[in-house]
Amino acid sequence: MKIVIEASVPYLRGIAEQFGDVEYLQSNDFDKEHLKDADALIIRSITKCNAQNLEGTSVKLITTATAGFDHIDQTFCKENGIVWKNSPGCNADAVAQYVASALSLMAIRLKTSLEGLTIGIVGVGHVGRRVELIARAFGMKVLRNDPPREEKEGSHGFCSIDEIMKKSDVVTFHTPLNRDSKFPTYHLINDELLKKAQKTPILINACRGAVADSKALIKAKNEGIIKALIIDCWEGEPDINRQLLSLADIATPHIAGFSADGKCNGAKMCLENISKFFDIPSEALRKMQPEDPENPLININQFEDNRVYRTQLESFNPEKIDKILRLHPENFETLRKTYSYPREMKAYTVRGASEEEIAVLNKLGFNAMSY
Ligand SMILES: NC(=O)c1ccc[n+]([C@@H]2O[C@H](COP(=O)([O-])OP(=O)(O)OC[C@H]3O[C@@H](n4cnc5c(N)ncnc54)[C@H](O)[C@@H]3O)[C@@H](O)[C@H]2O)c1
Ligand SMILES: O=C(O)[C@H](O)[C@H](O)COP(=O)(O)O
Repeated sequence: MKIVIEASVPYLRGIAEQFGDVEYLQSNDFDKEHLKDADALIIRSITKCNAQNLEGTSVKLITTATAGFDHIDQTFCKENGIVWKNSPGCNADAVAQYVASALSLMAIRLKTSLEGLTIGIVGVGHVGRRVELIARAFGMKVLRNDPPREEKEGSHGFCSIDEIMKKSDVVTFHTPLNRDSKFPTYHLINDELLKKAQKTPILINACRGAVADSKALIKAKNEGIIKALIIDCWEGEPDINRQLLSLADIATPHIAGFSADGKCNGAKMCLENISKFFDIPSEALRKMQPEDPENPLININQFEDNRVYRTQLESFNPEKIDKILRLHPENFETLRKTYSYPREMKAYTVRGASEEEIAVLNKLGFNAMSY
């Protein structure tokens, strides 16, 4: 059994070899020649899988270490009996951490509190649900828009995207990218939608670049319809729009899901899929664990003000990678490949917190205590 693995998917070396013969390839090398005798592929979002590289190969299973799956040609796979699997929820907590840190940073910069602000969440799946939890931890009011869920579950707890635009101080998008579903998301964020914003919101795109029309974002920011732009996902990655980059208040190279925990989960889910599909024992997976953080203790008393926000930023602060991306946007993909994955909040113990702070920090996922 031959498994071809995208070389930059971490946590697999030494483990995947217990499941079959393994070849590691760069995404660009996933071509017909290299895949002709492969049985299973472990891929990333930058590894396109379609007729161009799959036709005539022996690939039976494609498993991607990502939540998104818009890089897989689902029609081709269906027509050719190739099974594909994504890794639902693998990095949902990582994206929630990204949103929590980005909002903490904006709260400090804008000298405001998040408490009492309204956040509109568009797409309330694995990620959106986690974002809701962190927003509620900060004392924010939550509006939720998810037409596919509303259709199945009824309208209770959901609202229209227009209501979100009208009432929200923060609007954050967590939908898949698709063009031909019943509720398509390609350019969901467009001129028409942005014009409906009434509270000059902060807008976050950490789902897929093409969910937003870059030109519309640029226009809305220039016209002051949007207060701040937090952009992790860009149209046309890795060749991103430089004007949008300069207008973004927080700009990151598609790393919102890149926690060590999320990467490890994604890799594990891929091997679990291979294990189930080819009926291979999976004990080896127990060894896959993210590394402990360098310093797992955070003393909140080191901070004079904004103690909860600054604690959140200790777990992950987007400012560092933001600065590097602005200096070298041409290195977009290299920055992603060489990124050092932070641990999520659950890997940190916070000491010296007040009762009120403990309540918020524990809801954010930290292990907080007073001593
Ligand atoms: N930036 C990153 O690193 C990163 C990390 C993880 C996921 N993502 C992206 O975020 C997306 C969502 O991830 P997830 O794990 O929550 O997926 P998910 O499938 O669990 O949830 C997506 C939700 O969006 C809803 N939805 C679909 N179309 C919609 C529409 N037109 N309007 C509103 N809601 C709609 C779905 O009903 C679903 O509830 C992924 O598909 C991926 O593209 C990005
Ligand atoms: O869809 C996802 O899970 C995310 O966008 C993910 O973080 C992409 O990561 P990559 O495949 O580029 O490593």
